[in-house]
Amino acid sequence: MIKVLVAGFKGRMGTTTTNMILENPLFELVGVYSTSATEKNINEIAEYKSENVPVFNELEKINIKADVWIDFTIPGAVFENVKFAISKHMSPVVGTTGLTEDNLTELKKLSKLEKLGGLIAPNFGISAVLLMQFAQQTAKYLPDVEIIEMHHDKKLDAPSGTALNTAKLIAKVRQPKVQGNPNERETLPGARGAEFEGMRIHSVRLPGYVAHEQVLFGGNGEALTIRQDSFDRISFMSGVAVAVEKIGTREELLVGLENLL
Ligand SMILES: NC(=O)C1=CN([C@@H]2O[C@H](COP(=O)(O)OP(=O)(O)OC[C@H]3O[C@@H](n4cnc5c(N)ncnc54)[C@H](OP(=O)(O)O)[C@@H]3O)[C@@H](O)[C@H]2O)C=CC1
Ligand SMILES: O=C(O)C1=N[C@H](C(=O)O)C[C@H](O)C1
Repeated sequence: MIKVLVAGFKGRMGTTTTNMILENPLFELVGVYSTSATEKNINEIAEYKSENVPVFNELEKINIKADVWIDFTIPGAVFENVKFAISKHMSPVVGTTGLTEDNLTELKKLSKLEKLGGLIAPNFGISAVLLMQFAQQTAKYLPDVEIIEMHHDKKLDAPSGTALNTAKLIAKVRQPKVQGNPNERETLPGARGAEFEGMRIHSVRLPGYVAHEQVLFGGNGEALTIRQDSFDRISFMSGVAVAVEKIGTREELLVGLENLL
């Protein structure tokens, strides 16, 4: 069985992930972590009263060994968490957004030194992985593109990690270009959205939404819109399960679930 620790276990993704790990016969939940947790064992929480899993609320106090560290915490904590996991030879499987390019470079270096597999996935949903691939392919032929991402109103970061990754993948296959009228002027600041290498990214936050993205391409007299929707956080779980299962066979830190599919 693959031993798993879930960081951020009380959050929206952490709860869904904890339940998935407990239900999957290939996995064993050996620890959970949340800085705000007051319990010592997960069985103090009504829904887990038949389980026996230690709860940690400080990194330095984590004294168990897991094969895999799953991270669904917050942008401000993920870098330190993943460094800690790698230093303890636990393979990171990370969904938390907010890691910078410099963070990724350092984490890749540390993983290489440890000869440890790991995965950072901007999105674990197969529909989002496919959307990013289709968008990259489309941008070769239709380089004028705008991205609209739509999320629940509790989300901390904007734009979403998925939107940023979509823009990065598109930027790899097209020349940077200014879109829209070169003389355009925002009469209300922010009206044209955030800018990444000439692409505009718009972030919508609304209650009732989970995670959604549209990539809009415009050409001469034609347009193509690619859209994906995660209506439920269960949509991310098969991707997380694949990552937990396969990451032990790797010896480097990968970015993007497509590397394991
Ligand atoms: N890659 C993917 O497919 C997906 C990625 N995400 C990303 O995952 C992250 C989590 O999202 P979501 O579950 O909605 O967020 P939540 O705010 O619901 O959960 C975050 C959890 O992390 C806990 N936490 C805060 N600081 C720390 C810390 N230093 N160490 C451990 N735990 C900590 C919080 O506890 P408390 O609030 O008590 O401080 C909270 O329970 C976000 O970055 C989001 O963008 C989300 C969905 C899919
Ligand atoms: O915060 C979320 O909910 C999500 N975060 C990730 C992101 O920022 O792209 C993945 C997914 O969009 C859900």
